[in-house]
Amino acid sequence: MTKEQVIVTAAQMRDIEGRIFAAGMPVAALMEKVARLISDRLQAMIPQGQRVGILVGPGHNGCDALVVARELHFRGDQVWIYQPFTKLKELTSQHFQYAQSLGIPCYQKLEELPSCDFLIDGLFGFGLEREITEPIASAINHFNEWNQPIFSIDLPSGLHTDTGEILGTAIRANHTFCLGLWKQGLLQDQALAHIGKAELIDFDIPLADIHAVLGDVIKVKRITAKTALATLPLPRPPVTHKYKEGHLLLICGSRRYAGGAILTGLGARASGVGMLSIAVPESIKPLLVSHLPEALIIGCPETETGAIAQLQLPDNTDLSSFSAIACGPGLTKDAMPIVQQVIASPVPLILDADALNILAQLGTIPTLQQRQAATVLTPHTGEFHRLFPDLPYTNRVNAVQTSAEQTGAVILLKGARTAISNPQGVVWINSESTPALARGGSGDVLTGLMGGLLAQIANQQTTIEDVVATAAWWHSQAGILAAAERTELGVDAFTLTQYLIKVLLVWNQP
Ligand SMILES: NC(=O)C1=CN([C@@H]2O[C@H](COP(=O)(O)OP(=O)(O)OC[C@H]3O[C@@H](n4cnc5c(N)ncnc54)[C@H](O)[C@@H]3O)[C@@H](O)[C@H]2O)[C@H](O)CC1
Ligand SMILES: [K+]
Repeated sequence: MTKEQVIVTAAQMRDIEGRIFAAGMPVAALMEKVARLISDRLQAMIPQGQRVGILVGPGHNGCDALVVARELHFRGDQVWIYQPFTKLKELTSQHFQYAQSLGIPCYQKLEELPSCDFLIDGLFGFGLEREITEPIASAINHFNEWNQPIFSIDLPSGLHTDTGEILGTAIRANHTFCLGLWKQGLLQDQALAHIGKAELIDFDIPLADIHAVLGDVIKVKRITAKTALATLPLPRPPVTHKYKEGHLLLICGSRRYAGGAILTGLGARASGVGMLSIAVPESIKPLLVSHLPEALIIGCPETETGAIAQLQLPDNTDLSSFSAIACGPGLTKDAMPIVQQVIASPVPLILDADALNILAQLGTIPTLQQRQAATVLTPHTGEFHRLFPDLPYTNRVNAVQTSAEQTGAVILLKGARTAISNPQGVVWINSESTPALARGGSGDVLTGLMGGLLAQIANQQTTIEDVVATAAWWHSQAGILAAAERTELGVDAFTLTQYLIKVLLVWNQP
């Protein structure tokens, strides 16, 4: 476990901090250390001699900002301070007094503020406990309208540390220096528009203190390149054969949605899976053969509407002969019997798209209770609400945890920051992605990719949730790479499939 992986709530951060202080670290010394690290980063990013406005709050977030103000002042920047509060915490008050003694201009009223080139936001950190009210709310809105870049200390002031909710109003930062450990709120979709580029400032929190507060099993963690790459089935053993590298059955497509089946197949192809079988309605079989010549395309009898009516597997094959099944993209809701059939099979199973809508109709929790093997559900927000209509959703991390605990499935809740939970409530968050992936067909690619990985890894020690997290990371990295080369508008789902292997080449370089 690395500190980059850990995600904490405000209460957990406070407990960790409390242990450090109880062990003898003076509060003021830690403050100096943290703020010096922030100053060093700022000095690397802001040219010397700039006009810098520092927004100072009543607590230790404000204290961090005051130390930064002092450091920037001494290196020759033109610093001013906005501090509109009447009551400050003691250490904050001392630093404020010292800043004044240095002749740094300090203002209480918005109207008096001079212009500046950069703003540093130290109004509130993880101590924000209620909605921001006037006059601070108006001040924040005002700063958001300035065109100067804003650097937020710990988190943009106004964001709830755990849920990422906006408490009244919140700073819209261009850059956020998250202190010590990643705060959960910074990895929630609703906060993203306020965070800008986020960076962790490591100030040497001892691992022992992290474990003492969070336990041996870290319950909420970030997916990192290192953990994702470690789960890939690379390198292959020197002696192997195609069936040893997994046999994936995809069940997807309809006359109406043939493209979804192709994209799912291309996602699976990129996974390197040993054998790929794709069950589709008979009428689209030739199309699939032409796009995926290496796959075994199984043409199935179809309904009048062009959905798969019945799975017709080749002789001597039944569902249990596959290493994994992925079912759903492009199926339409007319394929209910097929979904029931795969749910009854003893094979690791991914359900996506229409299979999720069908599962919701069947009744999510009682239906999944029949499952003997592992199940993965990959809903987006709309599908999640249909599957779990009674679950509160303000905190996506809690929502995904509860859904996994209730169903015994691994749940991947799609979003700008996709969250994955296993049935024990351990959550992985994919912390890097791109809005370029918000496009039809992108989810189909993920399902195929994940299915192919699951099939290859099904018999190994790796857990299902590690495979799901790895697929999510790989998929979004392909989006990031494609967007870097082709812009965020250039990442259609087919193009995305072409970038999957490139991700491995980029990350495997020495
Ligand atoms: N994590 C660490 O180990 C370190 C954290 N540091 C910094 O300290 C802040 C947290 O400091 P704290 O004093 O606990 O809280 P805040 O600065 O966020 O502010 C709390 C302050 O504000 C009052 N308050 C709360 N809500 C409101 C509101 N809506 N309106 C007005 N006032 C409000 C509250 O009563 C308190 O007085 C952390 O984020 C880091 O930036 C240090 O760097 C040391 C290491
Ligand atoms: K802040």
